[in-house]
Amino acid sequence: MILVFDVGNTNIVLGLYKDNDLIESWRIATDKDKSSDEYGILIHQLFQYSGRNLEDVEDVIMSSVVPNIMYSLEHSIRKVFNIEPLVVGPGVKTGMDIKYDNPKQVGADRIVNAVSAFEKYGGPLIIVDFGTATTFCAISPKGEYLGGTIAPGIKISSDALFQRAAKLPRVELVKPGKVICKNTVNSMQAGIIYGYVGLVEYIIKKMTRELKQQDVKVIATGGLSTLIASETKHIHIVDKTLTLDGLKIIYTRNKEERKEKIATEIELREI
Ligand SMILES: Nc1ncnc2c1ncn2[C@@H]1O[C@H](COP(=O)(O)OP(=O)(O)OP(=O)(O)O)[C@@H](O)[C@H]1O
Ligand SMILES: CC(C)(CO)[C@@H](O)C(=O)NCCC(=O)O
Ligand SMILES: [K+]
Repeated sequence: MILVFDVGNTNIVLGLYKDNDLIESWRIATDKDKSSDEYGILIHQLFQYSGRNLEDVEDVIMSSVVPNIMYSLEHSIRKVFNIEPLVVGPGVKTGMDIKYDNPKQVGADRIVNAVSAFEKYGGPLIIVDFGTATTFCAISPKGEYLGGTIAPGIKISSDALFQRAAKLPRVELVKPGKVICKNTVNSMQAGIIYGYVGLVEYIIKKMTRELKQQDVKVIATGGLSTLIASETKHIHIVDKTLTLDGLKIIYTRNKEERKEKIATEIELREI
């Protein structure tokens, strides 16, 4: 089995793959103050809680957009599994040509999503990830990463509204059904959710025009993707496991080279 980690600014999502099937997934809060032992305990507990064996994990791959958490997290993996995790970054084969001014600057989560979506659905594509930030990525028909857009996430936007205005409360993110609202909570829900639908539709339309392609597929992922996708015809597919599946795909692309490298290291150690 292969264990994958998607380290985001709000959550770390773990997925356990048996061959190509995602058989477990877990979500824990991203906490830069947790030590490697605390992460180790959490991993132990998640496996125990789902009746899984740590010994079944053959290898670990991770991608992260939170650099300062990686020291503890990688160390916890070494301790729990005695495995040096494969971390998506320079030197890892993704099979994707990154057309960014500085390819190292693109968030690893965006690349993982792009690899996954191109493999699963083919190009041309727009990927929308509703996480801490909402990212939009454009992929060409032949699978090049062309770049995209980063907008403040839905939760960040709604938090800012209640933190900055004395009479505005924290609201649940549910649709009020209309925009002529008769109370504060509904008015805020309408502004956040329908306002966000407008943001999403406008970026998708503009990105589709810039792509100059017919039949652009629009794929959404992330916790709040269903909330927005149910309100617009511009999102064609919601794929909640897009990032985890991308990590598994990238792992497979690097598997042989990795096994050779580990074998050489063991040989060298034995000399
Ligand atoms: N149903 C919901 N109601 C309110 N907030 C939610 C809901 N689902 C997710 N969120 C919040 O929305 C934000 C984005 O969540 P999501 O799970 O998509 O991304 P994430 O994995 O936490 O993001 P990242 O990858 O950046 O860490 C988070 O702050 C999350 O707590
Ligand atoms: C935009 C986020 C925060 C989304 O998780 C992440 O992809 C990131 O930190 N990206 C780096 C900047 C960039 O992608 O251009
Ligand atoms: K995410």
